[in-house]
Amino acid sequence: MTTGEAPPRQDPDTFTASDFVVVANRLPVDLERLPDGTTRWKRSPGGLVTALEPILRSNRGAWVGWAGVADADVDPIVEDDIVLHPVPLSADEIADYYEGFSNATLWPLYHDVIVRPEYRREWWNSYVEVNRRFAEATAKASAPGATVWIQDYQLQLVPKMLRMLRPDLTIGFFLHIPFPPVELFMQMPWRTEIVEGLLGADLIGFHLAGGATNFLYLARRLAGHQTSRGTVGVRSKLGVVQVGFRTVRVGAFPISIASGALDEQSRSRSIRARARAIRKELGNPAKILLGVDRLDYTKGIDLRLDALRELIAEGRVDPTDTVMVQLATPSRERVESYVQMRGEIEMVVSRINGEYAEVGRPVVHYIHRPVPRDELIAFFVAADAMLVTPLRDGMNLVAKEYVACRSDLGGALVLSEFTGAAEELKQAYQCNPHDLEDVKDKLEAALTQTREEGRKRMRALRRQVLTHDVDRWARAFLDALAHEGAAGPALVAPAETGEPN
Ligand SMILES: Nc1nc2c(ncn2[C@@H]2O[C@H](COP(=O)(O)OP(=O)(O)O)[C@@H](O)[C@H]2O)c(=O)[nH]1
Ligand SMILES: O=P(O)(O)OC[C@H]1O[C@H](O[C@H]2O[C@H](CO)[C@@H](O)[C@H](O)[C@H]2O)[C@H](O)[C@@H](O)[C@@H]1O
Repeated sequence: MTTGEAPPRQDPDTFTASDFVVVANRLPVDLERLPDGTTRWKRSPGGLVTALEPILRSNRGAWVGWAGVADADVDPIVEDDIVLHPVPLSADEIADYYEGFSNATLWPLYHDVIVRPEYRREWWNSYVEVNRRFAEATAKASAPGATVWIQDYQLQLVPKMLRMLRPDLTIGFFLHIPFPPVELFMQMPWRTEIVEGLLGADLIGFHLAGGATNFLYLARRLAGHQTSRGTVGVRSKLGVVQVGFRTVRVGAFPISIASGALDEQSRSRSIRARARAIRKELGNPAKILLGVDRLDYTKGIDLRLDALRELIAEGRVDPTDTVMVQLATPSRERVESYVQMRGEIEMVVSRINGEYAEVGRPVVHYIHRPVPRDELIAFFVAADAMLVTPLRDGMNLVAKEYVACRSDLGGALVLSEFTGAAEELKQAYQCNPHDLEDVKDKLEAALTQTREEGRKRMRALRRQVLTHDVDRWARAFLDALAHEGAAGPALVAPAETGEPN
């Protein structure tokens, strides 16, 4: 999506309602207010935008979402063939709905309680209110009988609210983060409301079959509906929940990237030249390690730095010949747990450099700002080992992007078992991020692999990523959504609830 100056106001009546509407907390671009009072659009952070933007562009649909700043009173605009419908949020709503309930309650609860979730009633009230506003904006943006695809944990009440406003719509919902184990979900004071909110959709998608199975159990236990019982497959064997006369289907659809386009981009002469220049600028080290993440406590940035520090201390990695680059996009900077984690990470970076760097030759290069897309691709091409070590991650598109960029079959991927991507990328150096010795061993193995071993692994990884791209993800989900009245598996009554798989 192109970014630049905010376009002049347009008459909102010039926008007709759309047949295909994506609804997400954020628009694919954020409005940025500059010190001189002018505004411009810049690309929004995160994998959700990376994945959905190309699909919406090719479908000429509409996108309903927040413009990323408080009180932005912006009329709908057209950007790259997508009609953008901004939903305004006040400063209080950003604090309570976005930073509060979405990112200090749901985010830690759904990511294994790595940080303790806070349950505050005023945050919940704001979440309900903002979800209602999104539902109303979507009802307005959707043509009769349109297909609406609601995204992610910030908007779990929208399916039910939208169905009440517009029963004519076909409604899909996709969760981009993990759906938690039942025992953790049961902490949520508003657990039944959330399950019922999601059940307003015709199809509910998760990255992994485990999340879908957990949800089916909760639909029986909390909402008292009949559901199917057998295991849910990947892009197949959907689960079924009977909600009155409606049948809601539940499935696993692992998201991916536009891998073909990225593969092609990464082969370009300019990217290759930039990758060589990066190596030179880093002092031509024997090995370049790379981390690319939003600065989030789920991503395990601290533990990969700890692993590197210990490997150097034990003489297993040579700090005079090894360089690590950590690109960390700022994220949710007013949420307390993020402030704290940033301090901790920056301390480890300083400690490693304090102990092992020479003047003009840092061991860890740490960039706390987003880098341009082309530059990021050049880093992927240059890196000898990519470190993806989250404690929990819904998917992790960075892992797939690295693989797509390695048509030379070079490089090595160190990948946490606790990412969605680990279910598909079996030939990575998979590690348990809770076991520092394991992370160290896998990092060392990635750095010392033979050329043949590396090529064999990368070839297999590329086969997976190139054949399972984001179009396949979207097609699988949207085909299942369109497939009215499919014969589902046999239903089980709520009274027969057992433990989830
Ligand atoms: N252009 C650019 N993209 C970035 C940067 N850092 C991360 N990204 C992209 O943001 C997305 C992150 O997605 P993912 O790994 O799924 O994690 P998420 O942040 O939790 O959604 C990927 O498409 C990355 O390439 C950056 O500095 N610049
Ligand atoms: O909008 P933010 O609060 O700045 O956060 C950015 C996005 O982060 C999350 O991304 C997730 O989606 C990816 C694509 O499915 C997936 O690979 C990753 O594991 C998830 O963490 C979040 O879910 C999005 O809603 C945010 O926009």
